[in-house]
Amino acid sequence: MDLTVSDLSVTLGGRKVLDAVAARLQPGRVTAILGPNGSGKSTLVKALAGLIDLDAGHVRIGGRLVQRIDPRERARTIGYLPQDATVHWNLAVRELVALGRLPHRSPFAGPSAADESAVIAALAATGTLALADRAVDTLSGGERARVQLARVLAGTPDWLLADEPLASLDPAHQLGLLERLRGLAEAGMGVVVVLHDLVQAARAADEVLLLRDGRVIAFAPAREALAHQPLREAFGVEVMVVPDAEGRLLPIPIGRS
Ligand SMILES: Nc1ncnc2c1ncn2[C@@H]1O[C@H](COP(=O)(O)OP(=O)(O)OP(=O)(O)O)[C@@H](O)[C@H]1O
Repeated sequence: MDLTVSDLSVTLGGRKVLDAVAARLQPGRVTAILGPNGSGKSTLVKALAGLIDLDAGHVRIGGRLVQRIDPRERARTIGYLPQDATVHWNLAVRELVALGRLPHRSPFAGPSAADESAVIAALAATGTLALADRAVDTLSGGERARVQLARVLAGTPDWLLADEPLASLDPAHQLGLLERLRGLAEAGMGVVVVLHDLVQAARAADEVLLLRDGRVIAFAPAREALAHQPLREAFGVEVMVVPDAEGRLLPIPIGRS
């Protein structure tokens, strides 16, 4: 089921934050959204998740308008990991992750064996099994971020929309998470991830959508979108492009344009 955006415009606080955005995102791929601060990345992800009102345009998943899909079904289809997801209750990690199964459970029914195993799989996939019995408010920022991702993955969504999931992770966990996102995409999930780091995007993404001032500067395979001209246009930076051992081209910012 493709996730398609057509002619999407969003106004917030009287200002046009997204302007005629169009893209066709495919399952089984990692799509990275990049752009300067305030360029509309989080707003686009919220629009993809059907969480905000649109001025114009459409977001469709498998041809159906996202905002018209029943919320429980939508929650099974789209896993949304917000930026800085805070937890307002002092739950055990296992309980928090189990909340990700709610869209699959019938009202008043306890967790099924499938629910239990999805929770364990999500904890394992995010390297948080050892934290399962800890209280969420005793975790470090990076641990909490991985547990929040586990909550979303426990819901086994068709699409994962993750807004800056690397922000509070150390380099080893960043690389681990990027590998995991690639693994999820290879298993068929559609993965959309907001990133800031150009090198990480070049390593992890199949396609890159570059935003500036709410407009799409480029939506193309990573190698094309993360090239000199689009990056100059989006960020106003010059990059040095360095090939890695696997032949990917890594853009390293070296100065302002
Ligand atoms: N509820 C709101 N009311 C008014 N303006 C808003 C609201 N939410 C976002 N904005 C503005 O919309 C613009 C885009 O915000 P958005 O959070 O989508 O940017 P972003 O690209 O994710 O930024 P960052 O890289 O800093 O996280 C910003 O200028 C922001 O100030």
